[in-house]
Amino acid sequence: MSGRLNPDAARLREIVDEICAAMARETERGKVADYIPQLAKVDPGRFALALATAEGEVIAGGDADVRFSIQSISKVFALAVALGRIGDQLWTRVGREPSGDPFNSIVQLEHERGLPRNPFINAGAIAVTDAILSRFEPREALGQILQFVRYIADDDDIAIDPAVAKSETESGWRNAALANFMRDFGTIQRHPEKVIGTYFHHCAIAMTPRQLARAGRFLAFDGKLGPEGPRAIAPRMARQINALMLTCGHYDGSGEFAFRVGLPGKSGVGGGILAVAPGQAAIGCWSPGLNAVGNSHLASIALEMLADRTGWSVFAPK
Ligand SMILES: NC(=O)CC[C@H](N)C(=O)O
Repeated sequence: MSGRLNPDAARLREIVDEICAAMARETERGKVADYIPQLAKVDPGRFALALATAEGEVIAGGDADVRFSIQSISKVFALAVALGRIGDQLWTRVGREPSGDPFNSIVQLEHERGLPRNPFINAGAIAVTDAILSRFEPREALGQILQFVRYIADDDDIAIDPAVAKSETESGWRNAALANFMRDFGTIQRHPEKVIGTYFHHCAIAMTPRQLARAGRFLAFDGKLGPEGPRAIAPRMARQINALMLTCGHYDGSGEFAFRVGLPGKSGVGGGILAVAPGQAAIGCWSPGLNAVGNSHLASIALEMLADRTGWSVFAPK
């Protein structure tokens, strides 16, 4: 499809309704994450799609006002906060290459002497969290991340779900292993327990797909909250984050997502995906059932349909 379809708001409304109706009919919905017990309780029948457009509107369908656990999508917000506070020095602790491995893999870390491949796998996000903790105590660091998310979504009604944070604290042994491993190599400098405690809490941020779409605007509009909106981060930083989302945002499914959808995206095991159509819209999509590599099964299909029907792609001419 051409990149010049330029759908207006009425056409976007039709597209969102069509996708929501198609997803409601799907019987194969993937498998809800159960390694964090609190996430296993979520209804796999949920689906939502929300677009925060250049005109400042949100066009949404399905369960767009139901809160869900953003999990790894918080890695994007933690990275933005870390880059803002620490700048390019952050890259001494974490790389920028796709991993080709599962999100919680430990093998690569040993080969590469404790330096995680990128900020969007667990080890990388734990290293980013430790970097933020070099400037702030855990409570303050979480306050910084939450304040940033509330600002970019322009909504103070976004919070950490304490039950999800507790559930992961009681079951996150593999993340504890990653943190201990990196502490041994010196990639992280604070006590591993403190670092993963902070990491689990930012993963437990709960928000609605509508709020998520609004929170993604700073990536769709070159660091601003809309084409003429207030600035959240420098343009260069927004472009760098988008590049990492395209190459690393879906773990070992990143190549497939770039091939099928053609937009930067970041998934989480809560079933959410934040996708970015530069200059056009930020997209929040949610369905809790996951595919084999831990990305939302239906949200991936829905985003492929959206890209097909809108012509949105970072590879298409504007
Ligand atoms: N892929 C994810 O969303 C993983 C996040 C989750 N908190 C974990 O560390 O396992």
